[in-house]
Amino acid sequence: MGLLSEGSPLTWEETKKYSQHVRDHGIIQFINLYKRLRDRQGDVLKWGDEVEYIIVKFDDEKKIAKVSLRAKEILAKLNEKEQADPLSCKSLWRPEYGAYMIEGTPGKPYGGLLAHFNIVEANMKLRREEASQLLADDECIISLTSFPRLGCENFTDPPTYPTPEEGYTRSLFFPDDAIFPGHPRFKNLSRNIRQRRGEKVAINIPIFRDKNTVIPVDDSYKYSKAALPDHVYMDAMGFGMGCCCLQMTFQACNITEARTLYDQLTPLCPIMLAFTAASPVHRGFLTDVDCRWSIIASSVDCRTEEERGLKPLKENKFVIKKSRYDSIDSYLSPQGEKFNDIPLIYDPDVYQKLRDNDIDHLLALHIAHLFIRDSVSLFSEKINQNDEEDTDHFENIQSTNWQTMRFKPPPPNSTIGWRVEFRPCEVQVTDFENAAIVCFVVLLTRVILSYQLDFLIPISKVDENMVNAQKKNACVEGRFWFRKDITTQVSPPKASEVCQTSKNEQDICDSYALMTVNEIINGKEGEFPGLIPLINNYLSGMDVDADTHCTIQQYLKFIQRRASGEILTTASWIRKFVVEHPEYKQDSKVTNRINYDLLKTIDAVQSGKIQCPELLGTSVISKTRENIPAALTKESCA
Ligand SMILES: Nc1ncnc2c1ncn2[C@@H]1O[C@H](COP(=O)(O)OP(=O)(O)OP(=O)(O)O)[C@@H](O)[C@H]1O
Ligand SMILES: N[C@@H](CCC(=O)O)C(=O)O
Ligand SMILES: N[C@@H](CS)C(=O)O
Repeated sequence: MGLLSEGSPLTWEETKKYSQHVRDHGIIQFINLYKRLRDRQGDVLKWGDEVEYIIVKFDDEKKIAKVSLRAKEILAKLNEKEQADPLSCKSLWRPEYGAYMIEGTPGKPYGGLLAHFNIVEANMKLRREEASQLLADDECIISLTSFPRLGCENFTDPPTYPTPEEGYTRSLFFPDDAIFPGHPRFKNLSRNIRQRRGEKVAINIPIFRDKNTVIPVDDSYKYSKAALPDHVYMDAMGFGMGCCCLQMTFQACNITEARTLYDQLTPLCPIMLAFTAASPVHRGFLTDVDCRWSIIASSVDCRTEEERGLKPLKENKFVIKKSRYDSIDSYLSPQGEKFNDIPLIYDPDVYQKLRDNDIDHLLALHIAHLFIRDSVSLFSEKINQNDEEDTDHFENIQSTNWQTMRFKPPPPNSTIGWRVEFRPCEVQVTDFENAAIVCFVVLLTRVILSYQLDFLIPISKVDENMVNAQKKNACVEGRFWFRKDITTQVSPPKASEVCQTSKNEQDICDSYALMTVNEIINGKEGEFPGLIPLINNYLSGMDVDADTHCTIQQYLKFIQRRASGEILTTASWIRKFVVEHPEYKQDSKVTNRINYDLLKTIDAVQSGKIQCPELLGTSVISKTRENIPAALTKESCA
């Protein structure tokens, strides 16, 4: 969930008039906060997860599942505890794009104790229970990346209708009434992105071609010239931002450590995207991709034709390679600099202003790159701000650059330090899986920092990996560029080496190879140590109580099994469910009945009513402890 400023949203025409104003003041605000906070030291590891959910309503007679548009009503109740006693509540709830979505986080961030891994899953369960208590008997919440029949006829409860000729989205399929109504941000973003682009967003995802699949897939191409006949066509922000994910935020001890974490986690983004792949079905069709990523990227692609390189630049300043939702384009730490091998588009005036204020080259490039974008959401009350104290204009641009990683400065007047957010993961069906993934990534950050691991590869290779990560069954079949020797830090090039381009290029080329997710996570005898063996090695030197050890080992075993292909990714499991369903006609169509049975099964799996060893492996023991016993509160994790 991004910046939720209060007030009256401006029209696109008005917002556009202020775009330079927002950038100018956003940069001044960043410079001021940087000056205040660059030397901030001594913050400790804190971290938290964010899980997004869909509210589903079942019609058990007709065997139909729909999204229930009750998020606003349910959130109002979920927020009561926080409003009454913000410091002691165990969960926090926020809106998300869909009128059927809610986002939950732990009440307070976790800290550096290994014993905290024992309460992550319990907190996720508690959140699910809290929300579930507010639902009707025929509703449930599911943590599923994409609702399979989003945008199909009659997919909402109560019924709502698309309005192709008017309104915010003008979609053929996705009604404005399915956008969260409780805050103007979401509708406003939808309209402004469409108006800035000059046309509706266009999302085309290749269909999974089965024996009886008919091409054209449907008659979308008759209504829209953007629709490709052999693709599933979608034309609204809701198809992307209406998807759910699992995100994690980490606080670093200072800005340098935050920059290191930002860089080192970057090559892991495509690996974790492939690993968590969970969304093969869109708009009622089985597609040829396993992930949401390219769908969201297109769903908020506000670039004009000029910016997309389709017309010569006249009105706009830059041709821009990616949507504002996509993978990052540059590393931030000195070690990362020589791996920044794609030409970065950045605003030279912004860059110069940052450099004039003593901000180093890499950070200035990063910010000047984010600031090639216009504001797509502005509130009249927020136009004029106190640049010494406010950071809303900076956050305005920052929070609408939805990238794989986010580098987050401390908020004004808070005790919070420099943070990085890890954003690629698709959300999993069960709390067990989500907790396992969260604990795995948190442990990786500890291992990276303790062992000074180096995962850096050229950013162009990370981009290539992002494309491959989304392909069908990439977790098992995909091969990804990964650094071969991760235990030897490459020092930044010496001045004398800078001109020896070919030597540097050769060194860089020799430093990475193609690997499977299994090899990256579990290791390859004699060639690559593997992330889990490194984590285990790290843990062996720690004082871990038996209970925590058991929890962590269960999570790591699960990660190992999924990486090895022994158990399925969520995406593969959903595919299998669909193609094995008696009503499936090998025509790539996910009917109402298939959708209903799939979501009923997902609900039963997440609640433990049915076992699903294909997805979870065997002997999953739920962690239900909500508090850490006093005996275990000894600081034991770096
Ligand atoms: N000091 C902290 N250090 C690390 N993580 C924190 C800290 N405080 C909160 N978090 C975690 O950060 C996550 C999101 O918090 P925050 O409110 O900053 O999100 P946001 O600004 O909405 O994020 P996004 O960047 O996704 O829009 C939660 O998981 C929360 O537990
Ligand atoms: N739901 C979006 C992220 C929304 C956000 O930026 O908070 C996703 O699946 O990536
Ligand atoms: N939830 C995202 C997408 S609308 C945001 O608010 O930035």
